[in-house]
Amino acid sequence: MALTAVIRVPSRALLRPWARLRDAALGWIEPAGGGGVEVSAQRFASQKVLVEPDPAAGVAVMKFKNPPVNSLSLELLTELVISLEKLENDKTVRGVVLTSDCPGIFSAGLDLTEMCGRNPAHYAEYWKAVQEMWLRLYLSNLVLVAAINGASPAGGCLIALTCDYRVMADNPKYCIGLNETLLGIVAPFWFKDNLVNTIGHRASERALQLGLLFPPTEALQVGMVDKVVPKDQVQSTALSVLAQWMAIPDHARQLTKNMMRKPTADRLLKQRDADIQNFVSFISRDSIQKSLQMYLEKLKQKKG
Ligand SMILES: CCCC/C=C/CC(=O)SCCNC(=O)CCNC(=O)[C@H](O)C(C)(C)COP(=O)(O)OP(=O)(O)OC[C@H]1O[C@@H](n2cnc3c(N)ncnc32)[C@H](O)[C@@H]1OP(=O)(O)O
Repeated sequence: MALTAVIRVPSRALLRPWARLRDAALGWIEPAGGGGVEVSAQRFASQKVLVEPDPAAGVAVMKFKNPPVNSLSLELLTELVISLEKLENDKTVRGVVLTSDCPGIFSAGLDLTEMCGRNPAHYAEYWKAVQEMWLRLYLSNLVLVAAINGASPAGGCLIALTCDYRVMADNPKYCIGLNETLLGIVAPFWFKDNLVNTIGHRASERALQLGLLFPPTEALQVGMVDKVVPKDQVQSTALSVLAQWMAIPDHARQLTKNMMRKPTADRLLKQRDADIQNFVSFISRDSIQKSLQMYLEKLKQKKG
């Protein structure tokens, strides 16, 4: 699918790793010698995030495609944010279904290889991208519905939690939750805030301390998802829900969403740099690096 749009990119932005990655992901080309330049984005289907727009219905389906487990690499996060921004700027789109192109996995969460054995500058860049993804999704003016068609631990669960509604496949093997403590790490306060806003304080306290991963029926009971349906109906149900939410006038729904969510997002916005510093010093500790490496090893050994 080809879509041409002219986007103004300040050339200094092209020097930043984040911007370089974004431009590579979207196939933007800077003309020779360019200062502030106009470039053409000709591919909407990037490598890690597939976007299927349906302008007649005013919706799009966004599919994560980072096999084998849709781990949230820096590249995927970057493409996700850019794809969302493009959809938000597209006046024909009012709602988006977020789902996975990888069978049986919605997303395995943050990419452990981005948080292991790298240098502090990399950790800082990665965490900034994680923050950016959460802020953009959580505050999006679009109606977002998660079609959870597979396992959704940690960062995968976080993506689902940013949505306005969650539909999950009824396979008991698929689990969802913020399981950070099982890895010996701690969910940041904004992960926690998002969970508390969704399932309440007491349920969050239990789920977070124990690192609970809920199968679909339990996730429904605790309020982590809103509907459980057979696997082959997840996307169609999500699209029906989207249509219901889109029946509400945008301005009223958007102002209400913002009123409900802005105080939570502001807590992070007020201390983004400090949150990055906290992450970098926490993740750089030898003990945390060891825990993560052991966890990765365990995942690999599971196969053998
Ligand atoms: C202050 C710090 C706060 C930081 C916050 C962190 C939040 C996070 O999101 S941390 C990440 C937490 N994620 C998990 O605990 C999920 C781990 N993965 C799994 O449980 C399983 O992989 C799965 C249930 C998602 C899928 O199981 P399946 O049997 O289908 O596949 P596997 O054989 O386990 O995995 C295939 C392949 O993928 C690698 N991998 C799995 N998860 C991750 C990941 N999150 N990051 C990077 N790589 C991952 C796994 O090691 C396998 O690799 P190999 O093929 O090389 O063996």
